[in-house]
Order: sequence, then structure tokens, then C-alpha cells
Amino acid sequence: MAPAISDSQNITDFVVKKGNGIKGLAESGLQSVPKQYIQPLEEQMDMQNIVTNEFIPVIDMSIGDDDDDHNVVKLICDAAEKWGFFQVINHGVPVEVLENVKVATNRFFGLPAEEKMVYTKENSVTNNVRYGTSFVPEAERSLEWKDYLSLFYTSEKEASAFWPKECKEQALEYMKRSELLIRRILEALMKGLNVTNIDAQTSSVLMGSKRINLNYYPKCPNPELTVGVGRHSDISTITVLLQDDIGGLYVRGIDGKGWIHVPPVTSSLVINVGDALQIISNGRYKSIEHRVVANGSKNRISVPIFVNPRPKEMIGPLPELLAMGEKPIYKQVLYSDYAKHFFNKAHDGKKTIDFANI
Ligand SMILES: COc1cc(/C=C/C(=O)SCCNC(=O)CCNC(=O)[C@H](O)C(C)(C)COP(=O)(O)OP(=O)(O)OC[C@H]2O[C@@H](n3cnc4c(N)ncnc43)[C@H](O)[C@@H]2OP(=O)(O)O)ccc1O
Ligand SMILES: O=C(O)CCC(=O)C(=O)O
Ligand SMILES: [Fe+2]
Repeated sequence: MAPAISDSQNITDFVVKKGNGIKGLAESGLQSVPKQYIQPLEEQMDMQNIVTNEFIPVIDMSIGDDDDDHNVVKLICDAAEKWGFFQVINHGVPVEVLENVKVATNRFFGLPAEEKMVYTKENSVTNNVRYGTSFVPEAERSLEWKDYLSLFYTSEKEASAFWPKECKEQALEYMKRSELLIRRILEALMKGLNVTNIDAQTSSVLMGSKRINLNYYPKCPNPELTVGVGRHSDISTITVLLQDDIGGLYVRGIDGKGWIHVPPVTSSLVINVGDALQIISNGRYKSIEHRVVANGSKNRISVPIFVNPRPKEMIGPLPELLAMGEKPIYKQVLYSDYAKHFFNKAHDGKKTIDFANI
């Protein structure tokens, strides 16, 4: 049932506490964005700042590693250094796996509020499964127009027992079928740093844990006033993002000023560098600020897989880079401390990485 939307406290209760999410509010016949969703002017997307003559690279993963002109390793490393973002096609993850996880995402968010409520931070039987809205509502000046389900992978057994049945199989299959691609991209990125021996320790730092998020952005009556996701960089090593065909993801341009759209490309996956890889590579690969705008006419979904260091791992510039004479620009930090720092504040662009500054 629709809340009395003139009452600010009622809206927060309805969306955040009662588990309706922003989806529930958007579907209640709302005519305008409530004031807690109105972003300060400087955070609203200024259409003048959209860059239309620069493009995030699209890399065809089916081309070889040997040909000098079409060397996939070089294309990946160049994109990670220059843009921090690229899309991949012919990546080996079957289209039906991607389609199934999109269907499962819609199925989960289509559940009644009471059924989603059991997965909120307050109610979930495990920290590894969390349904929520916005990013950190307690810490944010303005809320984001987004609901999410966040699933931290520890084991098949744990996922089987605790992940919601509406999406568990499809999310697991998407994770499993992306493993080769993830490995290939990380190996390429290490090759670009002249690190060719990826031992158990390096592997644990590069891909020792994974989190999959299902994001739901309902259509919004005044999209220009709010945001789907505010400016942030991911804290992963790399993120593999599946987006649907709506669009709305923008990436900071290389001059640090404008915003570049990441257009939906059929059957592609978006790959971006996260803070952990920027730190590990001693600043060579860039975790780039990005944001998602709200949409006035369509609902949108996206499904990122965050590939992370194992939480108990210390992260810092790779010893191999220091042995080659590089001066470290980041200190060693415990990755779970880094993640807690990120999750305890509102999105603030690229500021999270200051936590690892020397
Ligand atoms: C949701 O909207 C988002 C998300 C993102 C995400 C971008 C990424 O790059 S996610 C990759 C994250 N990396 C990991 O998950 C690494 C491994 N995980 C860990 O080390 C731990 O899971 C932990 C994150 C440190 C949590 O540790 P734990 O000891 O279990 O402690 P908790 O009490 O559960 O959490 C601590 C603190 O963080 C908040 N939090 C935890 N998980 C989430 C989550 N999935 N979403 C939001 N917030 C989370 C939690 O509320 C706690 O805060 P307190 O206030 O209670 O202290 C990008 C953009 C988005 O919009
Ligand atoms: O929805 C998207 O396209 C991106 C979402 C995002 O940046 C995130 O979940 O970290
Ligand atoms: Fe992100």
C-alpha cells in the first residue's frame, strides 16, 4: 500500500525499514521525487558535462594473444591504464547464462516486501546475504534511487543454504561461467606488469573473494534530480558488470572532467579496475570514478561481480614491482579494513583510496 508520501519519516520507514525499497515507492504512483532523494546541485548530472567524442574500448576476446596488431593482452593493459574501463565481447560466458541471471534479478525484486525483508541487514541470518536500498542510508545526505541484493560468496554449500532461491542458481552459474574470463583478464594485467608467475599468494590477493550484487533501478518521475548510484570507484581488483539494454552508466573522462556513457552492447560485459588493483599495481592501472543516472521511463537492472582480495589479505604494491625498483605510492593495508572503510561512509568519488596513501 502507498505511504502518505507527504510525510518524510513515513517514506524512509516504507522504503528502508519495511523492505519496500525504492521500487515499492516508485510503484506506489509517486508523481515527484521525495526530498530525501534530491541530490545537491553539484551531484546532479549536468548534461553539458557529457563527453560524446570519446569512447570506452570494446575488446574482442576471441582475437589472439600473439598478433602484434591485435594483441588482446596489450589491448586489456592499455585500456586498464588509460580508461580503467572497457567492454568485452566474445568473452566465453554463454548468452543464456547472462539472460537467466537478468530474469532471476527481476524475479527477486518482484517478490513482495515481506519476502525481501528477511534479507535486510537487521533480519538476515548471515552477513553474507544482504537486501538493501541506496548505499549506506544512515550515512547519506541524499538517498540513491536503487535497491540491491548483495551476495558474498564463501562456498557452494553456504550459497545453497542461504542465498534466495529466486536467484541462487542463476547467480552461481554466472559466477562460475565467468571464472575463466576473470582469470584471463587478471593474467593479462599481470603480464603487463611483468608478473608472470601467479602463485597462491598473488592469486589470493587478486581473486581470493567474490561478491555478486543484483541492482534494481526503478523508473523515476524526476530522474535529473536524483542518482541511481553516486560517484564512486569500486574497491575490487576488477569488476565484471552485466548491464541490460537501458543504459545510464557514466565513467569519468580521462581529463578528470567530463562523463562518458558506457553504452549497452549486446551480449557484452563491462570490465572495470577497482581500487585494490590500483593499489596492487602501484598506480599503473586506474580505478575510475563512475556513476549511474536514474531513468524517467524504464526500470533498469545490472549485475556486477566484484572480484576481490581475500578479506584477511594485506594489500599493497606487488613485491615484484618494488624489486624492479619502483617506489611504493601506497602502504600495506588489511583488505577487510579497506572494505569496512568503504562501506561505512556515503559515496565520495575517489576518496576511498586515500585510506592507503603513504
Ligand atoms: C551496495 O551498493 C554499492 C556497492 C558497491 C560495491 C563495490 C565493491 O567494490 S564491493 C567489493 C566489496 N568487497 C568485499 O566484499 C570484500 C570482502 N568482504 C569483506 O571483507 C567483508 O564482507 C566486509 C565488507 C568487511 C564486511 O565485513 P563484516 O565483518 O562481515 O562486517 P559487517 O558488519 O557485515 O559490515 C561492516 C560494515 O560494512 C557494511 N556492509 C557490509 N556489506 C555491505 C554491503 N554489501 N553493502 C553495503 N554495506 C555493507 C555494513 O553495513 C557494516 O557497517 P556498520 O555501519 O554496520 O559498521 C558499489 C556501489 C554501490 O552503490
Ligand atoms: O549499474 C551499473 O551499471 C553500475 C553499478 C555500480 O557501479 C556498482 O554496483 O558498483
Ligand atoms: Fe561501481
